[in-house]
Amino acid sequence: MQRKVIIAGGGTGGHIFPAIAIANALKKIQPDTDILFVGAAGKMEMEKVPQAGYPIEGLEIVGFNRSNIFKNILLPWKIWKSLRHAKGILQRFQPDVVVGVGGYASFPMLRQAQKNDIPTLIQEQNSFAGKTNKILGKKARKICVAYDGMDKFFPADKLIATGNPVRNNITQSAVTREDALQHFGLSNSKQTIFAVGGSLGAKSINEGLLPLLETIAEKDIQLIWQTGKPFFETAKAAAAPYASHIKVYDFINVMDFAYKAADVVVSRAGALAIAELCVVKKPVIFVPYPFAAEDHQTSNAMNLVNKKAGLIIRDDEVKSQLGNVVFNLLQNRALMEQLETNIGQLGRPNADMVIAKEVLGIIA
Ligand SMILES: CC(=O)N[C@H]1[C@@H](OP(=O)(O)OP(=O)(O)OC[C@H]2O[C@@H](n3ccc(=O)[nH]c3=O)[C@H](O)[C@@H]2O)O[C@H](CO)[C@@H](O)[C@@H]1O
Repeated sequence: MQRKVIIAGGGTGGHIFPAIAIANALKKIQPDTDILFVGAAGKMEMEKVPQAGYPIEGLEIVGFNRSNIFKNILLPWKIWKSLRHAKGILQRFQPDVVVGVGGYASFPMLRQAQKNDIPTLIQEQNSFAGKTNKILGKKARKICVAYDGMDKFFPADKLIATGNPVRNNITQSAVTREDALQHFGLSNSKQTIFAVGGSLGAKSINEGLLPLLETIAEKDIQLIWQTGKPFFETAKAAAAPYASHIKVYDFINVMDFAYKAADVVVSRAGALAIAELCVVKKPVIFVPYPFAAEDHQTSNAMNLVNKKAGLIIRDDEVKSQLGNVVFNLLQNRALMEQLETNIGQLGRPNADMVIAKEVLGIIA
C-alpha cells in the first residue's frame, strides 16, 4: 500500500533540514512513499525542498511580528486564507498522516488535518516548545522530541525521545579533513575556525569577528566564515586582505565539509546546529541568539554547557570575549578533547530513521 505523507513547516533551515532528513528516511524505509511538503510562500523552503528532490506548496502565511505589532494587521486574514489553502491541499492529496516540523508554516496544515481527523505527528526541535507546536500538540498523535523535560509543554503519554534528525550527508559524510580544507582553498597544516550563524547568519558573530581578522591571519589560523546574506559583502571586503586565511560565504551548501575542516566551531545555538555538532563531535563555542522565542537558544546551549559539552558567550559579550575564548581554546588541546568527547556522547545519528518509523507506524 502506498503511503501519502505531508510534511509541513519551515521558515528557516532549522525547520527545513530536519524535514528533509525525515523525508529521506521515509523513502529509505518505504521507497514508494508519496511525500508533499507544505511551507510558507517566499521562504527558504521554497528553494531548499525542491533542491532536495521533493515537491512543495507555499501558503501565504507569515509569523507574528514581535517587534512591530502594527505589522500584524493582516495576520488574521492570512491565517484564514492559509487554512482554506491547507483544506484544499488535504482534499487533493489525501494524506495518511501529516507531520509538523514547527514554525508558523506548519500551523494551518496541521490544524486542518486535526479538524479532519487525519493523524498528525509533531517533531519539536528545541528544548523550549514553540507556541505553534504547543497548540497543535494537544491533538497530535505523537510528539518526537530531542530534549528531556518536554512534558512541561506536551502531554507526557505522546512524547517520544528521538533526538533531532540530521541529514545523511552529515551523519554519513566520508570526506576527509584534507579534502574538506582543499575544497575551501585552505591548508591542511593550519588550525581552522568555522563560524556559522544559523541558517540566516548572525549579526553579533559577524561583528565580533570583524576586529579579529588581522590577528587570525597573523596567528596563521584559518577561518571559514558563514555570514548570512545581509553581512556578506561587508565581510568579503573586510576579509579581502587575508584571502589565503579567511574564506567568506553567505550560505554553505556543504556543511559536512565545513564541519570536517574545523578544529573549533563558533555557532548560534539553533537546535539543528547542535544536533549536527553532536554528530560531528566538534568543540564549539555557542553564541545563542537571545531573541529567539522564549530565549530557547540559550536553553538549548545551556543543556550542553552544563554537561561540559560546549562553551558559551552571551550575545552582548561577543565583541569583548570572542577573541580570547577562541584563541585560548585553540591552544588548549586538553579542553578541546574534553569538549569533543562530551559533545560526541550526545549525538543521535539515527533520529531520522526512528522518527520515520514512528510516522509510518501511525498509518499501519
Ligand atoms: C533565530 C531563530 O529563531 N532560529 C531558530 C531556527 O534556527 P536556524 O534555522 O538557524 O536553525 P538551526 O541552527 O537549528 O539549523 C540550521 C540548519 O541550517 C543548516 N545550514 C546553516 C548554515 C549554512 O550556511 N548552511 C546550512 O546548511 C545547518 O546545517 C542546519 O541544518 O530554527 C531552529 C530549530 O527550530 C531553532 O533552534 C532556532 O532558534
